[in-house]
Amino acid sequence: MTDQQATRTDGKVSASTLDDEFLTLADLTKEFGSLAAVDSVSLSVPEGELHSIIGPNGAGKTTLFSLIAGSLSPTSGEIRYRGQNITDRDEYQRAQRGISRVFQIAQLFPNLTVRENIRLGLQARDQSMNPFVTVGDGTDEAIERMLDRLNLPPEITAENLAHGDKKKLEMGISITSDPDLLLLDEPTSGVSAGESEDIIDLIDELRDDFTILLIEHDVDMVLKLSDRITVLHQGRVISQGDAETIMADEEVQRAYLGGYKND
Ligand SMILES: Nc1ncnc2c1ncn2[C@@H]1O[C@H](COP(=O)(O)OP(=O)(O)OP(=O)(O)O)[C@@H](O)[C@H]1O
Repeated sequence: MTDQQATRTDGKVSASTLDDEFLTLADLTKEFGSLAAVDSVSLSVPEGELHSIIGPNGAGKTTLFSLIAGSLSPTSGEIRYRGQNITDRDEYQRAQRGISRVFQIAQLFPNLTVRENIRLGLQARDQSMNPFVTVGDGTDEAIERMLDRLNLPPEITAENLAHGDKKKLEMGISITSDPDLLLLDEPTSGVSAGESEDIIDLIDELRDDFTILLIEHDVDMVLKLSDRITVLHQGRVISQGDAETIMADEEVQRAYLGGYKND
């Protein structure tokens, strides 16, 4: 089934028509008391897509990521990943299946160097695949490859990195586990314009190797990078499509973009 078949003329996706793609959310709902933070969200992401989730504060973006990563359980609905229903799988099992989440706030070992942080990420990966494994000969090579890729100073402690570089390191560590799906939660929040360019370049490079779901408030970045975009408002999908479709959608302009034009 194609995206055209799944997307109705109003831009929304009908859950009943969704076939299994790489990642499929079907009528996913998360209620906190009387508030539906995520409200009947259906979404289908093919392998290799860079798909952004945008919307105003409180729209439900982070809650949606928590449902996909498994740190929250949905009130109703289903999550399918690589053809399997993973709705009841816990966060650890989902990580083992290749879902990796990168948080807004970098979670690093502050007193360890960039190189040591990467080494620990690789060790954690090797040991989760096989608890009896000792760190293999390939590790030094893998560390050097990652340092090259991230273009970060290897001997600086994480706490002394610029904010944007901390985010790059966090992204680097999250891909040491060799995931298939990367969930990037506001990778440019709080970073300077220059650092932001660096992070955009890194994401642009990562998209060749991973399927990426991106939460981001920087609309220019979203329009530049995304294959497709889902717009959430009060927990519901109000539009879905490529950058052009989203920009032309009057409801999106009203609810989120506020007359923003992409010049
Ligand atoms: N654990 C929780 N308990 C109760 N309400 C929650 C909880 N987590 C989120 N909410 C509420 O759910 C709604 C969606 O929040 P969420 O953080 O997912 O939005 P968001 O789109 O990520 O917002 P932002 O852009 O500000 O990060 C908000 O009204 C929020 O207050």
